[in-house]
Amino acid sequence: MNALAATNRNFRQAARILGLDSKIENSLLIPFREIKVECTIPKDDGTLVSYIGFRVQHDNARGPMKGGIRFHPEVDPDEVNALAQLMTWKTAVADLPYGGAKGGIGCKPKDLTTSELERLTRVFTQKIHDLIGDNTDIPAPDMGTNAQTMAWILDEYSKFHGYSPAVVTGKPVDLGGSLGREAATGRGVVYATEALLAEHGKSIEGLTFAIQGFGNVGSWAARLIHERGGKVVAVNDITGAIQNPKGIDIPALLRHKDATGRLDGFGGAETMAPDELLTIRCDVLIPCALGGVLNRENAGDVKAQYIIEAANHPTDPEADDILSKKGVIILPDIYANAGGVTNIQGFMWDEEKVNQELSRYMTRAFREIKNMSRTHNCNLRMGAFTLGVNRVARATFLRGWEA
Ligand SMILES: NC(=O)C1=CN([C@@H]2O[C@H](COP(=O)(O)OP(=O)(O)OC[C@H]3O[C@@H](n4cnc5c(N)ncnc54)[C@H](OP(=O)(O)O)[C@@H]3O)[C@@H](O)[C@H]2O)C=CC1
Ligand SMILES: O=C(O)CCC(=O)C(=O)O
Repeated sequence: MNALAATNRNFRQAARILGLDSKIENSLLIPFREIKVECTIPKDDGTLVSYIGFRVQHDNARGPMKGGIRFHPEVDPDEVNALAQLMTWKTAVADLPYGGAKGGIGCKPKDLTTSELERLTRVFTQKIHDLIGDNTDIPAPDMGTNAQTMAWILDEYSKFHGYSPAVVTGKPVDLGGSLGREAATGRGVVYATEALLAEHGKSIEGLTFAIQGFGNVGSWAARLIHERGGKVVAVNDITGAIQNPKGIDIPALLRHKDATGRLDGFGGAETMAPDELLTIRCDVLIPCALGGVLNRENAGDVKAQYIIEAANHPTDPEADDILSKKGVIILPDIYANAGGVTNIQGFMWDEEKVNQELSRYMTRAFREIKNMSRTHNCNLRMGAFTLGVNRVARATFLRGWEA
């Protein structure tokens, strides 16, 4: 099932549980605005190349729309729509005064030089600058983008609107970025994992973890799990997969990846087939890469007892059903990976304070999701969806919904 169909299905199920009127249900589903732009840039050799950029602004009932910008070859309108909608429920689950949006460019960032990436980011910003802003829609990093990308957006946007650092989050600290943003999504994943495990009388220490994706989110999650005494037994990225049942030395692996740009060739682990990672024997599986990776083909073979959705929509609804029948507990994306968007601050807090606040938000949201799932007798995904959808629906009514 494609990402949008899957996200719509989850939303509609939550709307039914909440007893929402079909008119408001449809209104909440339809995006506020969809933007599709052509971005043509000269490559370093002078040849012209065109890309398609998207920004979907899903809902602003609770505040300015907010969400990352993804650079990846698989970016397409349905996926961006799904990711924008997930942002609406995510900011509501975390109880942040924001709505939801997402953007992306269908490109392979590793095939572009830094100057080509800069030109592409600037052209994209030129095409959408009138439609983003700190009171309307605030981009942030996602797959394939980072603090540097945000700095280029900030700079290009400021040429049109005057210096505007608040147009993006996830920018470098030297440009007013929040301390701890780079680690925040991975850190939030770890706080969420701790909240879930505590509920089951467990802790990270001594448990085994498999992590798919070793970029921003995956590498930070791995580092923090390792620091807490968890055993990361397998990791992969696009360059390959490695395993060590005794636990991988994550700081050494980070040094290896920094030096070589690859996971393979690391002395402290064996290589394995990348697909095996999702079904390897472990206590906790953490997908930190693409969507739809858990599907009806592999869900039956998953051996983990817990799945923490650090990636957005990694679990197809068919896999959801199979995993739930097997008793696997899934911490849903709209809660588990909310640490990035929650890392927002109006003051120049130090990193300890930023992390304390993140922990407080993640713990509170977990409690509220549990309460919703108890009230409605549903799993954690539906607990999170009903929590988020209910908050957005209430804001919509208060602002003047007329059926
Ligand atoms: N960044 C953020 O703050 C947030 C991110 N997320 C979600 O987390 C996920 C990861 O994002 P992020 O870490 O920022 O992205 P990055 O681009 O930093 O890293 C993505 C990682 O996934 C790997 N990868 C890509 N394709 C595959 C594949 N087919 N199999 C295995 N690994 C693969 C990449 O490999 P390689 O390094 O070799 O390219 C890389 O290690 C996404 O779903 C994103 O939407 C959610 C909330 C916030
Ligand atoms: O920080 C943000 O605004 C959003 C990050 C993001 O794209 C996500 O949570 O999926």
